[in-house]
Amino acid sequence: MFLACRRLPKVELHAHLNGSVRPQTIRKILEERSRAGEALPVTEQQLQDITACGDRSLADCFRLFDLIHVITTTHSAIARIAAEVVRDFAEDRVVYLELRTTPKARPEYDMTKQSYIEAVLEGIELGLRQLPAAADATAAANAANADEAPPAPAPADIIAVKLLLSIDRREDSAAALETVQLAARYKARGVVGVDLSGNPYVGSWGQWREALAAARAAGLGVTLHAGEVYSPAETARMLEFRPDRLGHCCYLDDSLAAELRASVAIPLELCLTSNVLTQSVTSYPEHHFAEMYAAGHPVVLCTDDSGVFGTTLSKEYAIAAAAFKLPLGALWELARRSVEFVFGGEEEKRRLRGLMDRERPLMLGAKIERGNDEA
Ligand SMILES: CNc1ncnc2c1ncn2[C@@H]1O[C@H](COP(=O)(O)O)[C@@H](O)[C@H]1O
Ligand SMILES: [Zn+2]
Repeated sequence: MFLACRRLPKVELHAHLNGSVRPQTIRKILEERSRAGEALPVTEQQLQDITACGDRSLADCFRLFDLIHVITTTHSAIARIAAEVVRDFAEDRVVYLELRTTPKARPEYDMTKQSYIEAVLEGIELGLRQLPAAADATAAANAANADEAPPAPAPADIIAVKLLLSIDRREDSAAALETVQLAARYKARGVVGVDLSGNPYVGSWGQWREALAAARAAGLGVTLHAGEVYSPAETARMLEFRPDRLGHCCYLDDSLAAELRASVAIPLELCLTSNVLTQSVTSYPEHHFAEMYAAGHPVVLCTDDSGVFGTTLSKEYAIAAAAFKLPLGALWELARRSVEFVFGGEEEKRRLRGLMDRERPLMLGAKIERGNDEA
């Protein structure tokens, strides 16, 4: 099933740049800084924690992100990790990636939020240039149709990468508004939305509401990390805001869950490994994916932080297949339905629908004709 999940063309809508960094890249950046005579900003123990990719509480995750942030400090480091993340998702046959990141001002590295965004965009463009062209990928794709061959990566002219700018919950209303204004200014360069993320124990909704409303008014998609911990009052206010998408929603009490289901069906970005490893959810079979999926609520499988949690989108699909007993046809439908929730616009949706539909017979045809879509 894992190989079938890798072959499936997939849509990734919830991936944090600094959470998706390869552990080996963290080590390499540190080695390079050390060779350049810099004092290392983290201890060997901290480095091992960052690169361990295992179970960790949410609080530990946010400590880790702070450590990653003192390593990926320069424009060149940011561009490099963005390029690698694009290549990694393409390698996993993600055909549409919405990457999100928090613009950071670091005067000591001559970095402003704007120059940070420029570095990320440069990295994305570099990553795309490093992918094989469709023609070169065709031979590999033909080989990939043989049963045991590894799937071909999504070539440069098939994968689309868009950017969401995140507001960190530590930011005040002015900082949040600055990020939104930048997002609006960078729409022509592929910024399609704004996200609210960060430590759910920090800050309060009123701080960012105005900035998020400005994002919506500027025609940007808005997605919120909601209910990652139990905070029903805040979650209720987030639902009232009617964002375009919601991340996590692990802790919904009955009335909130009913409200969500009765809502205009706000799509949920669900991150199975992230939620289980951070103990926001006790086990895969108990993940709220099951309930939402059974109720027909729109759900999208996502990785969250593939570097920190050691996952890929293919793994998330394979985990869902095993935990919720989904046959390959259902996985294809899940990926196909995700297209409807991208922030990249109608033209992009049409392109993705066509691409997914063309690949369907390759993925499922023979098996469905035999009346059996179990992989
Ligand atoms: C595990 N669940 C999560 N919950 C909430 N926020 C999260 C997160 N995982 C990541 N982030 C947010 O993304 C930042 C790292 O990427 P960027 O520096 O923006 O690229 C983290 O600092 C946090 O604000
Ligand atoms: Zn997240």
